[in-house]
Amino acid sequence: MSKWSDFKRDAIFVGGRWLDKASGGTIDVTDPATGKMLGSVPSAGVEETRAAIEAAHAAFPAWAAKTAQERAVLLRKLADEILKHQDALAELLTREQGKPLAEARGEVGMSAAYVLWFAEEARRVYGDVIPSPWADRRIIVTKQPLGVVGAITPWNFPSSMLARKIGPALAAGCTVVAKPASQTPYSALAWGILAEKAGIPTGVVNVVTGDARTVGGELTGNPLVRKITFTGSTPVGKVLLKQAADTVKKVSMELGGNAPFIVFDDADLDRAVEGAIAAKFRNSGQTCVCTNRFYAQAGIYDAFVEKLTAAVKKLKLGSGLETGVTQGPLIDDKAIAKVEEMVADAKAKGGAVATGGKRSELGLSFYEPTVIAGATSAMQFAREEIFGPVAPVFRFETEEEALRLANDTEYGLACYFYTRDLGRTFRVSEALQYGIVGVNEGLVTTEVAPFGGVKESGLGSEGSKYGLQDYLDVKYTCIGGIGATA
Ligand SMILES: NC(=O)C1=CN([C@@H]2O[C@H](COP(=O)(O)OP(=O)(O)OC[C@H]3O[C@@H](n4cnc5c(N)ncnc54)[C@H](OP(=O)(O)O)[C@@H]3O)[C@@H](O)[C@H]2O)C=CC1
Ligand SMILES: O=C(O)CCCC(=O)O
Repeated sequence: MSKWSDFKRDAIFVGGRWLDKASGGTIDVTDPATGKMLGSVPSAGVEETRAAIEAAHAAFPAWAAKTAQERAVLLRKLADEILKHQDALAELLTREQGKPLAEARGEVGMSAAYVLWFAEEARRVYGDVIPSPWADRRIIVTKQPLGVVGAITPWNFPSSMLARKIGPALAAGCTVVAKPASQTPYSALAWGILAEKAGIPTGVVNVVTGDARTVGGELTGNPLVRKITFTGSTPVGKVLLKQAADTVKKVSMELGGNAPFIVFDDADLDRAVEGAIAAKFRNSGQTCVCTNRFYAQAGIYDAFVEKLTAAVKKLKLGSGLETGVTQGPLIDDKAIAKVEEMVADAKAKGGAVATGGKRSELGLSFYEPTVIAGATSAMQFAREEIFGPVAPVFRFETEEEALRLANDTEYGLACYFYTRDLGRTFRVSEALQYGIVGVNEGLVTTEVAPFGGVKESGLGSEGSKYGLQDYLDVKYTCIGGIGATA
């Protein structure tokens, strides 16, 4: 059986070679649950990033020329390797990211699920034959891989966010240069090892760790890269969009959220609380689809706060490696400082802490799971992404008011609402300006459904049949001269 340390590689993966030194020095990686150093990885400069892009460019023609079936066979092998080493990969992920082992195992399982899904979708890249307006000409539409893809990923899902990019890219026939977040490079570098084990040809997958601006600058500026796919914060997404514009690259942006979770008077409250725990406290609140604002209708407001508080008190904070722990540490000092600032702001503006509301006695970046009653629109978390284990509960009176408040944000990724009224289910879900809607459900991510936001939450969809289209160029071919010969 493999061990987590088998997948901890202190080297970048460029053109099938592991480089343990790079021009930018090194990046230290810390286990957020212990504060101890886990290791250090090379920090790639322009030179190594360019080498990775060139390797991906060189590998592209042969990879693109494989049949979809041939690529699918290799992708299935990749998914098998991920599952074969699921426990080792999960432990590595928990050690660098902090999430409970069960969640890390689930994430690695999702990575395999994405790869397998796209292995299957690779064989369904259909084109069109369009009825021609000309008697002697035929119109054919085909789809082709767009080339080298630059994939920049965050620390909150260090494995599955890469799977959502590497999976469709490889299935479509593209090659990849990935740049993971500096806090969690190992789960990404492990993709290099997995690609080797699966027999993916050299240069098809490359992974470089390094300074974000340097590596990101080269990925977005280099004309050989034809697409940038990014998951992370909206401000960084905007920078990448601007940089990618100079060479007119395709872009997919999966950015921040400010998810509302509306509980109507007619909701099944126990079910709503169960969904609230999943939608708010998974990964200690550090997902882009995590609830940011709970809206409870006046008739059930007190009961909802009471039941939610009771459920939150049952959550167990600690090292993700400990059995029974449901809440790990936040990723770093910056993250906990942001949460502290938001809670202080809410308290100063009259918010009542129902539970939590402070750093844990465990120290480091452990923050107590928190519920804040009496939340108002004047508070910071009404507008900004919390990305931490804090559940502010706002009160509302009418459906119209709930919709107005829920849509009053520049974000539009995920939203949730709980009701037993069928008419309201359709009315409200159609009126919510979001890319993902959970009705009576707090956990909605799956490889078979499109994941993506509207407004400033992003561009494009990941997962599902739509997730593959973003890696393909559409080509129209007009075939003339096929009328009757003289
Ligand atoms: N939508 C989502 O899933 C996520 C949202 N966020 C939100 O963003 C906040 C800040 O988190 P943070 O980690 O700073 O998120 P960032 O958006 O800064 O980081 C995400 C990725 O982008 C890279 N990056 C950062 N700046 C640049 C740049 N100029 N050019 C190219 N790549 C860049 C990072 O690299 P490096 O790590 O080396 O800096 C990382 O790989 C969170 O509190 C949360 O609100 C964060 C992560 C995921
Ligand atoms: O936070 C994200 O960027 C993705 C969330 C993935 C998930 O819901 O599993």
